[in-house]
Amino acid sequence: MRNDARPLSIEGLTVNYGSRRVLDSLELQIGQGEIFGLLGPNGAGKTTLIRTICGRLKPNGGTVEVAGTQGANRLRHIGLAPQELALYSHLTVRENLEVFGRLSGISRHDLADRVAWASDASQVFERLGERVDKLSGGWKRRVNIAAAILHLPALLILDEPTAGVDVEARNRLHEVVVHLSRSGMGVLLATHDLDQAETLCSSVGLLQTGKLVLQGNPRQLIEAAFEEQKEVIVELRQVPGEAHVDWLQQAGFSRQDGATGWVKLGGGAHLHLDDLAKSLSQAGLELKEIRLREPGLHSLFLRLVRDKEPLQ
Ligand SMILES: Nc1ncnc2c1ncn2[C@@H]1O[C@H](COP(=O)(O)OP(=O)(O)OP(=O)(O)O)[C@@H](O)[C@H]1O
Repeated sequence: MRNDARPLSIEGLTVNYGSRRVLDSLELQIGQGEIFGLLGPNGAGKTTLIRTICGRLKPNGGTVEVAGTQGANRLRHIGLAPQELALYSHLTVRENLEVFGRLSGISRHDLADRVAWASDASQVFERLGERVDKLSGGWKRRVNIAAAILHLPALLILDEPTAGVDVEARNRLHEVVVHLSRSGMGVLLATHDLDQAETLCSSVGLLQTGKLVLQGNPRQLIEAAFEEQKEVIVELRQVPGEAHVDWLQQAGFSRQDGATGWVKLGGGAHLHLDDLAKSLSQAGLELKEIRLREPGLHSLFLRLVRDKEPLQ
């Protein structure tokens, strides 16, 4: 591996399933220390892309280069933490890491040091002696990452690393990912969690019709799309009936999380929340809260995939 080589460089990648094209001349570069958020609705091709990078699918065209190497050689520079936990549940954390370390070719001489380093970097050091099946989901996910980085990969691939974990565990995972990226590792993070992508990723790309559209720094993409505009967030006291849903949609609102949360892109400084609150009340809608919020990735991608399956 060249020291200055990019962790990931993909050019013209095309993958078909039979006659169906899932990835279409896709381009993607991930630099050292970069955390790239791979986004896309269900079925967009995220797993297909990860499987192709990891050599499990042969592309129909294009090249995948990891840390300056192609073909089977590239695989030793990749660390994969799959969505389905790949751990031996009846073994301790240390035993798991030792098994994975040996499988990835680390010598007996180096193994103890690597296990210490990976468990420290993944914040699982204090649980090295515990059986994996005794750990909560968040801890297991971090052990999964520790197992993926033992061989010091240039590229770490995380597939939905925070699926099903609580806020505290999610925050610790974020700390781990940032820490690893600061050591120079490139990170490819496949996620449905757009808030996570916005806070954690230095760049993101939305996989749509086989290509990565809207690639760039999340903050810059949002600013370019919305400029000064804000979002109006409305929280209702009750779940609205059909007539009220029609009213809200006519007024430009779309559903947010849950049945009582609604959101709409508002004008800039001219927007008067009091007037809007009055109209909602006149329409018979009881307000719990109305406020302005900066638009986020959610708003941006909603525009693009509005008619398709939602991202969250
Ligand atoms: N082995 C396969 N043979 C044929 N079609 C497949 C195969 N695997 C996936 N597909 C199809 O290819 C498309 C992309 O699937 P993929 O699993 O890569 O999407 P994804 O973005 O990972 O979705 P999700 O977010 O649900 O995991 C889907 O339409 C899927 O049905």
